[in-house]
Amino acid sequence: MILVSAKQMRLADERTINEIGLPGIVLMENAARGAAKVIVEAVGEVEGLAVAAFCGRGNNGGDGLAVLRMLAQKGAVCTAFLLAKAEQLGPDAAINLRVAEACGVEVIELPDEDAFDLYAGEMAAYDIYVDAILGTGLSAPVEGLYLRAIEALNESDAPILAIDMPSGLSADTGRPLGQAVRADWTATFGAVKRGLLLDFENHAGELSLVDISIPPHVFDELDIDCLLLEPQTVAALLPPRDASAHKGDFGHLLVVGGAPGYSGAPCLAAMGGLRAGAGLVTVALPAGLNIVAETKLTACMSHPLPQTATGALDVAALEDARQLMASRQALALGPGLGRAAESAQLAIALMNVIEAPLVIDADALNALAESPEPPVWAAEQVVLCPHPGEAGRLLGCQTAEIQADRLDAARRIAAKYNAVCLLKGARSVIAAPDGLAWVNDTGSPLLASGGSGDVLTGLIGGLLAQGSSALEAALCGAFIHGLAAQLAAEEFGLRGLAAEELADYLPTAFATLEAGHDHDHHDED
Ligand SMILES: NC(=O)C1=CN([C@@H]2O[C@H](COP(=O)(O)OP(=O)(O)OC[C@H]3O[C@@H](n4cnc5c(N)ncnc54)[C@H](O)[C@@H]3O)[C@@H](O)[C@H]2O)[C@H](O)CC1
Ligand SMILES: [K+]
Repeated sequence: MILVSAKQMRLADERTINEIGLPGIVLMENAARGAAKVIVEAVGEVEGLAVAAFCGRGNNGGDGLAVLRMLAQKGAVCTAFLLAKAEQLGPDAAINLRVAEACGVEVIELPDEDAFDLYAGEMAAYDIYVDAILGTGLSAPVEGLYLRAIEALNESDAPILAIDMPSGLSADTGRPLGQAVRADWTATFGAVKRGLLLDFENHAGELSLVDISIPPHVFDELDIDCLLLEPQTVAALLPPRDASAHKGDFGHLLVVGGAPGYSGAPCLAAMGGLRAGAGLVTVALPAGLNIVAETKLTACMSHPLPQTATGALDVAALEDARQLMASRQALALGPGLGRAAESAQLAIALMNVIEAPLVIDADALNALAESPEPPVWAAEQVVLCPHPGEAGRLLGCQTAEIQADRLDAARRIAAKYNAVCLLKGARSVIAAPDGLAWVNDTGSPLLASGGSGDVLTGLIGGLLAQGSSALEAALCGAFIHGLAAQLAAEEFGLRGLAAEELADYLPTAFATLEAGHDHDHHDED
């Protein structure tokens, strides 16, 4: 499914109206009908319910007026708080103002904060609110009257339907500009705005896409560069599992990492690789920790590497690691690597000599960020898996800047390092060096625990070992990792899952996805 920017949506609206000739008022009527349906389906009977809309002065407000009129026709008692003077409204909204009033909607003009304050006391008395203040026209942090209305909505206990966008939420970044409405439902029109998926704080609530009769070819003509990662896409990218295969067919992953106190991370990555279906996995870590890996792991092999006096990986391990890679198909570099200078040197040296696909994570990413010259990699060879803090170091900016526009951050990292970037966090973003990006909406708060990132790194490494490209491995890894957490949450609830248990859910996640896809496949027959 495509995810559009505000600009792309406006372009689609304009082309539909001006080139195809479908009047804006028709689009607005379709939008309102779809939005009203969301409320009726959510609450059932609206007869007698008190419904209030906060309406801005643009077309978003026009939508809200039309929604109220439709609910009034179903017996709801509707009040529109118009945050403007009637004469300020554009033509389509003005039509819906007149029609709403003619159909029994009470319209109260609140053009400024003083007028708003006069009604503030009465605004808590409604059963349902419609947020029609701002949509894709949002262009600056909300303040003044609009901010007061957004605050009033967020202070109310009644459910809120957001029209097109939760007001105050950027359609492009999914971040609030000042403050944003926290809605129970959002009815978005024509196409899903990317901000609705990038919004890792989920202001939108339950999201519905409403068809407003924009012809599909209008969207085809947009330069779409952002997609929602969907099951059928991932299922089609999974490495094949031929029944007659033997372990050598599924590749051999090498994990290089570990440092005193961080022996778990490379072992978790190894389990992730194994659970991803790699035929063989070897963990190479400081010699002093080898016995730990031997003890923790059964099906994975381990290999002791030269270490420094403090027990961290030494740059002298380069030759061993290169020899190990001669008979392995992918490298997972960085889990538990630690911050020793020698280990960072080793990581950079490996990045410069390895020709096999590799996934880079954790302190190997920090080493990369500090390296003066980014290594030169083949296209489609490398996956970087930064969390927002590591992403900030890779771009030389604060974490807050990363989180302010996660799509842009992932794209900038992918372009700077000529690698696929999987920016972790709720609603992870996968960006390719050419700028094409996906938003992944599988996952669970369970993932916010130490080690789940190591499992993801191993999962991606395991897919690379089976022949997936960097982009395929990042897309499948992100989706399956989140799906595994969702499956675990069905048993665990939302806290307390240990990362090693997450790895155990990976095969079920693969099976669930493949079963779902096979089902779809039969549907297609
Ligand atoms: N024909 C169409 O384009 C359709 C649009 N639909 C709905 O219309 C909105 C987009 O409407 P638009 O008038 O362009 O903008 P908004 O209503 O979102 O915003 C109104 C107005 O507010 C000003 N503004 C921007 N930021 C701020 C701010 N921080 N504080 C105060 N005022 C602000 C700005 O000038 C805007 O123009 C779209 O979301 C849909 O809901 C129809 O649904 C379909 C057809
Ligand atoms: K809105």
